[in-house]
Amino acid sequence: MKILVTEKISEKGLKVLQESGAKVDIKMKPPREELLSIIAEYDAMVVRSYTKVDEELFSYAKNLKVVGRAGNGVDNIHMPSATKKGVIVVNTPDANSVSAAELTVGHMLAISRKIPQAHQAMKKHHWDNHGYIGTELYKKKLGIVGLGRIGALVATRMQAFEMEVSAYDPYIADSRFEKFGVEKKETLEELIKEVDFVTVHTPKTKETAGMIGKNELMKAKKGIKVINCARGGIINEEDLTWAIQQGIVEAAGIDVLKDEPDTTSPLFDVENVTLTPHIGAGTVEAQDKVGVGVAHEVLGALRGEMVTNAVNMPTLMRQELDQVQSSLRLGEILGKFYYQMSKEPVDRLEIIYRGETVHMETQMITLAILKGLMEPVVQEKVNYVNAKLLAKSRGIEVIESQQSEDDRYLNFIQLKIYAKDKCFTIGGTVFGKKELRIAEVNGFVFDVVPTPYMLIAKNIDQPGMIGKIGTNLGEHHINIATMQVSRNVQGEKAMMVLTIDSEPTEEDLKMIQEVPGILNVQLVRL
Ligand SMILES: NC(=O)c1ccc[n+]([C@@H]2O[C@H](COP(=O)([O-])OP(=O)(O)OC[C@H]3O[C@@H](n4cnc5c(N)ncnc54)[C@H](O)[C@@H]3O)[C@@H](O)[C@H]2O)c1
Ligand SMILES: O=C(O)[C@H](O)COP(=O)(O)O
Repeated sequence: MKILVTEKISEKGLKVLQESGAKVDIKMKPPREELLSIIAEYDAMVVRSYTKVDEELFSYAKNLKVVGRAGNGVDNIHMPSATKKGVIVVNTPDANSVSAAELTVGHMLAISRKIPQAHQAMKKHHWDNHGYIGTELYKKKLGIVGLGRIGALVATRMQAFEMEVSAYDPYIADSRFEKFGVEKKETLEELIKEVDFVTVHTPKTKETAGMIGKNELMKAKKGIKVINCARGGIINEEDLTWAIQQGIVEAAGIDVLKDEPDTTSPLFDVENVTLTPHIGAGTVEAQDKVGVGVAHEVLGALRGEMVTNAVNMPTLMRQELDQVQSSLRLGEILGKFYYQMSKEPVDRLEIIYRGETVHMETQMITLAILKGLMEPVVQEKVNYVNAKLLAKSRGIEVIESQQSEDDRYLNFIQLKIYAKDKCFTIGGTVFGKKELRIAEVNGFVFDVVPTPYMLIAKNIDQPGMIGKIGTNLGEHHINIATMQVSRNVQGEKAMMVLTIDSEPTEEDLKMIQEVPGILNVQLVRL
């Protein structure tokens, strides 16, 4: 395994990567051309916010399986390309939140008390203890845009200063506002027109880019102070410069700029703006957590484990993962049967979860089923990241339903796969913690332990069929491990499921197919 690290991560994080046995190459911020020319060699890459992992880079990254973002924001990674290529993107969303929140507090204090201006004068050996009149935070109104991880940390910290905190975040439940004792504002305008400080803590998205510009600032309370420690461009830099020059905004504390690295933004030349070069995550604690965290996530993803912070697929908590592991294996196995038994393109897949399974993270089991279904028929590598997209691109409609009980089993997963006017069904269950069973195929009931090679034969229900198949396989030196026969009506069609110890050849299958009374036989590899 080869891992490329293109930005600085902590020694502790590097150590975790190196001790895994992977070959770790560190190339700090390599020139774009060099990066494009070497990326095909790597299975994983670790980046921060500088490296542009865009569509073009993905087109060169033939072996890439994982992109690890040592940090939070993933706006430098082109997620649709990653998902299409089945590349897992992992990050460390919590690891630097406290540091980013503390820097926000730092900027608020700095601009309220003019600390940077006073410091600059002192460095010029100039003493003026009357010139830097600031304002207190005490009893002032603070407006937070985005009450997520960092927004909430900022809220609780500023409540200790006895600020009155309100927030605008249309995507979270009222209970979160109540939990943090924050007043909810229905619109950005409602927030900005009455607060003394506004601080943004949203991701940068199509919706949030430029969300605070001239229009919003014109409605702001005169003398408002503005902080951005989230992402450059959420507040329009030209418009903010204008608002400061107009005296609408009294001061701003800015950690992030739209085009980083940047030394030319108009904000550089405005008196009351305090700037830092994107150092929100720049603490020993954050970097250790981020570095070690991303290293474990990248290695886990490379080993094919379910990771906790995958950005482009649903994630599971550790305890959920243990519980769901066997059902994931079962789901993938059930999915593998269809295209090995039928060539008819699938129109619709119905997944019915019954019994205990409904309490699990079924979204993830559905991905496992789709992975199993698509693997035998697509050229691309299929994984949990791109399985859904691949199914969609083939026009497969996926419908999930849940029933709290099953007549026979404590837990049951059934697939109904519709192709033209036919419907193929298969179902299975997990006994205990990890004993998988195929329990039904096309309405025939079984209790089969899935194994790497299985023969599914349809036959006429008549005497001698089991003997004939057994003799035939024996003559071809294929050992039968288990054999089960199921029928619904005596004398009509029956089904046999055989688990065998070695893979039969096409010729072997043809001979079995020719046994009188055998209607068809199919090999399923799991
Ligand atoms: N300066 C730094 O070094 C640094 C460090 C860490 C994180 N960050 C950045 O801080 C920001 C916040 O990170 P987080 O971990 O708190 O994210 P988060 O996902 O936990 O929270 C973001 C919140 O923004 C809300 N939101 C989304 N769109 C919105 C909109 N249009 N209007 C109002 N609210 C909206 C979401 O509902 C969510 O509650 C991100 O941009 C992240 O990249 C910067
Ligand atoms: O999103 C983040 O984690 C922060 O903005 C930090 O970015 P950085 O890792 O480039 O410092």
